[in-house]
Amino acid sequence: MRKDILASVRRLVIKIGSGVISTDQGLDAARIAAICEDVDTLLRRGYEIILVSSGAVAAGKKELGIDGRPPSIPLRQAAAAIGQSRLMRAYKEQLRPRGHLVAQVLLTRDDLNNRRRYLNARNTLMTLLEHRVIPIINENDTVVVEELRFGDNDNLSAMTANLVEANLLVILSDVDGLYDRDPGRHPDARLLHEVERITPEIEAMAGESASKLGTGGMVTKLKAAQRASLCGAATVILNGKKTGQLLRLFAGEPVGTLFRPAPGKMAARKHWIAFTKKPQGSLRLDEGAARALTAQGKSLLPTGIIGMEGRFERGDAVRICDRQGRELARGIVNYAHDELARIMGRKTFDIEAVLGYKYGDEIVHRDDLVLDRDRTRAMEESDDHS
Ligand SMILES: Nc1ncnc2c1ncn2[C@@H]1O[C@H](COP(=O)(O)OP(=O)(O)O)[C@@H](O)[C@H]1O
Ligand SMILES: N[C@@H](CCC(=O)OP(=O)(O)O)C(=O)O
Repeated sequence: MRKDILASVRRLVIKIGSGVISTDQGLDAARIAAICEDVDTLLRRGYEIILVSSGAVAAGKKELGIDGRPPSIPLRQAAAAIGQSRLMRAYKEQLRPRGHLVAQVLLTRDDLNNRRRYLNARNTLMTLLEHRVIPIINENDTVVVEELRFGDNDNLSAMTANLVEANLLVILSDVDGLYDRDPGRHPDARLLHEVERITPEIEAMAGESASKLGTGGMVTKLKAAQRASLCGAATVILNGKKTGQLLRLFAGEPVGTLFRPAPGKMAARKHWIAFTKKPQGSLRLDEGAARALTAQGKSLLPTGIIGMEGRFERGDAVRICDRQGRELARGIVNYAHDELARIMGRKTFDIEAVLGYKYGDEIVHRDDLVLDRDRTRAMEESDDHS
């Protein structure tokens, strides 16, 4: 199975954690060199590679006299501003002599929230790949406001895998993979080689980060693997501190933990609605409308809407809930909150009479709707970032 999955990979996203490529003293040039050597080998074999690299904060914080994690957001942003150019230079110094160009791509959650900017980012990445340039992505830490952060690069790497429709997400961390318990605290913890599905039992194994540099620990890596799996990509967590792991993976050796892709791949646009776009409000439905959506695959019409919250605009994402407030789906609304306030509960033929115009009969078209059962339980719990 592992061999079959790897044999079908053409395009992969490699996420590199801060703990892998930095020490307390800043960037670890030797480690970056070792990873770039493997990346070079894979590129020569014809793979397309997108890097998502952390390490800007770790690379810049020493200049500000910071030991451990930056104590405030402005200091973290300042450290990232100093460190990001160093991070890029470190990759360039390794990859340029091997004949590869690199390109810096800094993203915020807001960039991917907006469908036009999302598609624009996608076009840029695709153009870079066509020209055999290696995109190196990081969160734009310097400008991003707290509410609009991806939060961690594990999450960003999963969104990138969806953005470029990669077949594989490799997460390089400072551990050999997912253990049945946090190996930092339990020396007898056992490594899992393959995970078919991320069940609550698997989630219970993941702990937070123990390091001064990492964000999220295994918890965010499992969420990333879950998200990647829904867009048809496998995920492998590998130890990036050990030399040659990427090549050993592609040689079919049982390194790291492999998470299989989900059988029913979600279309990239639906994945974006479900996980990338941030909901701006919520709608509450009566039982008939809830059934029409969840059991009959219908679009949402104004008649079954009994309540709403939030100041959403036409084109924003909303949570769609039942009478009790349980989330049933997410979708893109065709009407703004003030328009919907006037037409909810009414028949579709009333829309034009009330508003004087109409954009369509549907408040949310079924093509713009993702049912919650298609997201997983784990996803529902990961809404800290969505
Ligand atoms: N079940 C587990 N298996 C492996 N690592 C775990 C587990 N639970 C918690 N961890 C911690 O997660 C850390 C990796 O995450 P993190 O420090 O955020 O790294 P990165 O910088 O690569 O994102 C490990 O070093 C380990 O301390
Ligand atoms: N954008 C930040 C990295 C944030 C992050 O997710 O770090 P990590 O858990 O090490 O992948 C930086 O470049 O320092």
